[in-house]
Amino acid sequence: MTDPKIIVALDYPDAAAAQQLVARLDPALCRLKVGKELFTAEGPGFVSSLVDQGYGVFLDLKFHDIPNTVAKACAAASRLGVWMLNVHASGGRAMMNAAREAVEQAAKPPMLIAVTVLTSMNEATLHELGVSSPLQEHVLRLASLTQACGLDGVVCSAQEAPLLRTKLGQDFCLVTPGIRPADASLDDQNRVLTPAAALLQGSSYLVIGRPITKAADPLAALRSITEEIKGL
Ligand SMILES: O=c1ccn([C@@H]2O[C@H](COP(=O)(O)O)[C@@H](O)[C@H]2O)c(=O)[nH]1
Repeated sequence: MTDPKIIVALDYPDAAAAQQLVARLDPALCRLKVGKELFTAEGPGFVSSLVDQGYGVFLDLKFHDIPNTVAKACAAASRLGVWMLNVHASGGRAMMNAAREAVEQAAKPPMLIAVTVLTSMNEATLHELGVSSPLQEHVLRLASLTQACGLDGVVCSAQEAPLLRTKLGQDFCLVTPGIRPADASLDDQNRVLTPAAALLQGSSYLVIGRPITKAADPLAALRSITEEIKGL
């Protein structure tokens, strides 16, 4: 069984637009991520249809609420047969424990990870929120708490991967958005690395959206990234 490292972010307004790309992809080549835009437009039915088409699906809804609400949301998400789902680490210990317990009770438990600091943020945006520690220190604090709660890994930038690998070990899953091929636009991302650099720094999986979905030929863009990371 293959373990594709690329997770394509299906940030589309509706199922028809997403399915146009999905129909040309291959579950052996990539996994798929459904986030807030597509899920809000299409709901769980489209997620199930991607699972039925053989794809590993990362349901990226970043749950962040009181423990009971998050646990119930995680239980419902687990019933969709997704490969991975996530919460915000800043929801805290009780919330993450409740999420993990809910997922563990699923017939086929998905991987459960927690968002540390969004890749669109930098030191300045964190300080504006009252976080005075350096960004990497804050990411490590949230990732350590996530690991202590028994989750499988975190969402972070690949720039933090070396630190997290050293402190949290090789088995902790590091899912990294903010991936940009060398010539690509940064868009709203702040902490970025190229696909090859991200894997070399210790990323487990690369989340890639616009560099593929907005490319003139999305399949060619995915193939070129796949080529760049071959053997890494
Ligand atoms: O910290 C985070 C957490 C999630 N994301 C999501 O990943 C993709 C990235 O898309 P690009 O088009 O490659 O920038 C998007 O769906 C985000 O919601 C993230 O970017 N950063």
